[in-house]
Amino acid sequence: MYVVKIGGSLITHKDEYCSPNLEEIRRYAKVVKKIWEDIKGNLIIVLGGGSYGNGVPIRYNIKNSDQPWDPLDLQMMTIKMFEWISLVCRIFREEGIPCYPFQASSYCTTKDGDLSEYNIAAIKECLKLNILPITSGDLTFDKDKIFVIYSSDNIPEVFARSFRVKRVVTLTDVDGIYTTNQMKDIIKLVNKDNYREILNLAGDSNKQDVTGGMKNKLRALIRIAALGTECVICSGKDPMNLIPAIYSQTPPGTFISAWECEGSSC
Ligand SMILES: Nc1ncnc2c1ncn2[C@@H]1O[C@H](COP(=O)(O)OP(=O)(O)OP(=O)(O)O)[C@@H](O)[C@H]1O
Ligand SMILES: C=C(C)CCOP(=O)(O)O
Repeated sequence: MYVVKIGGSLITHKDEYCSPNLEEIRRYAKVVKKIWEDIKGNLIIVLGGGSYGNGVPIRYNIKNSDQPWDPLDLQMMTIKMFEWISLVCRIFREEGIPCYPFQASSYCTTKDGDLSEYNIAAIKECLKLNILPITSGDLTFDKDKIFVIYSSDNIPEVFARSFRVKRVVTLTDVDGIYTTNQMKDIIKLVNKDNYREILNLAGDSNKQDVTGGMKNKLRALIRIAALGTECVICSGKDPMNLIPAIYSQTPPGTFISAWECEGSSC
């Protein structure tokens, strides 16, 4: 099983409001089509929030439940994310990939912002039919905070906890995790020994973003590595990068090797 998250910085115009990059989405669909016979039934795609996931919470004042919010507007995050995943499903369908949209607030809840309960029975049935589940971050109902805006980067953990996932691939608009602000050298390997140090190098997004850019991405993938699933963060500016990012023993970008937690050390 593979989980691929396509960054919102690649497939939307992230600084705008609900603005999809239709050309890029189609390019991704064509690349998935190339590997479809091999990977069908074993792939889940997670869409980054981009100009949907990061634009809507600001427009409707639903970024934090501790700020004034209007119950009439609570639905807007999910409504817009469903519009987003439905649009991508339509384009994938036009390119001949059978797929199905899954909206995250209906299959998971959080507690103080962390994953709490989830039920992916429907997604498992979809995979058995060789249909590609397409999902994303969302507003989640939260046991402590009423609701949170739950990043798409947090969604692969749901699957790593539910299946034996071989690799989680996160495609974004940079080549990997950079060592400095100059954006020149990337970290090739994150492991159990160096991940704390590397977390200090990862910062916020340089675009409109409510969920914490590279830092949240790396935190999410470290939780997954601690479950025994390896992860890759690499550039998806060329959608063809998806193929080595999934299959190669020496994938592009930053590789996060899997480790198992010992007691409370992770
Ligand atoms: N050390 C770092 N190395 C690389 N990128 C970094 C680092 N620190 C912060 N960043 C920022 O993180 C950004 C990538 O995260 P971002 O969340 O914007 O992308 P995305 O995942 O493609 O979008 P979305 O969250 O909408 O899916 C980079 O463009 C860069 O601005
Ligand atoms: C997707 C939603 C709802 C929030 C933003 O998520 P991200 O940009 O994918 O981190």
